[in-house]
Amino acid sequence: MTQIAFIGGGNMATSIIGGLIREDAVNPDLIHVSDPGEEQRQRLEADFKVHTHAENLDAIANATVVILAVKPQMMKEVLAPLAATLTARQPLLISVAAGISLPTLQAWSGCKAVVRAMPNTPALTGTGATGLFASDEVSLDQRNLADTLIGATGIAVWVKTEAEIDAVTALSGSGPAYYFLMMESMIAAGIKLGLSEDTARRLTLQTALGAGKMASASEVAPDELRRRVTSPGGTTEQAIATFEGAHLRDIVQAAMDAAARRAAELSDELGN
Ligand SMILES: NC(=O)c1ccc[n+]([C@@H]2O[C@H](COP(=O)([O-])OP(=O)(O)OC[C@H]3O[C@@H](n4cnc5c(N)ncnc54)[C@H](O)[C@@H]3O)[C@@H](O)[C@H]2O)c1
Ligand code: PRO
Repeated sequence: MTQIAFIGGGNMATSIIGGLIREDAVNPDLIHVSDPGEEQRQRLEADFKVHTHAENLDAIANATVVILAVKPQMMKEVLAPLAATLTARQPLLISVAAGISLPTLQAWSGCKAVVRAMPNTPALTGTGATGLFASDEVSLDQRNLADTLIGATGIAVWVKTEAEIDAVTALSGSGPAYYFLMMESMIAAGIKLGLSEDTARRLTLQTALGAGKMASASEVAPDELRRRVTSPGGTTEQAIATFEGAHLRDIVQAAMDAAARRAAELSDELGN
């Protein structure tokens, strides 16, 4: 039986735990979460019936998989008191932290088998998208275990180089926030056009859901799906021309470049 420890029980850990339990992928009795926040621990226990601990060492005591879900800036100080135990027990270590490299994680933890995972919060609903990269020391069984665990929260995609994890971070790690910003903007614009807030919100969210589901289910690429909405001389054409005129594609590229750059900066700032 694989016991899983989460170090840090915040937003991302909650999303993964929620996804694992929702999909019946792991018995909650096998999940141990440590977090200094009492409120956080009570919420996790109430929502998911997992074991919680104030002390990180208590969470990892019998774990074969340890998932690091603290802020990158906390990672070094979180791992220091755990390193002796981790070095002795050699669990599979999975870090979801942006920007902390595999060699740094290995040096700070003493673990050889380390997977970097870059998930996203829709994991909570089983619709997560995660990029994965493993150290050479990760065995095939451990790789399959990481794949099965993370795959239960949505899709899991192995990338070929560690550098690609920064690109994944900029794309799908941060990506839900881009769509939420678009939703916020559409709700606000709908209200300005005369809709009630409730109507603008409900129509916006259902449109986002519908577009996402349709694009996922379709054999047809998003550009063609867009064209099918855009009648010549019609309304959508005006909106799309406005987006293109404001160089939306360049804005998206610049935004994702900035996110990827920040991931690399974090690695430089924190990785020693
Ligand atoms: N939120 C996202 O969308 C997202 C997506 C991908 C990756 N990540 C990564 O996940 C990690 C966590 O991000 P988050 O958004 O969940 O942050 P968060 O602040 O919601 O969660 C971090 C948790 O760590 C806890 N914590 C603080 N000190 C601790 C300690 N000494 N020991 C154990 N736990 C401690 C905090 O109480 C908090 O609950 C980050 O490294 C981030 O890069 C986040
Ligand atoms: N949230 C984390 C951040 O903003 C990592 C990807 C999503 O740094």
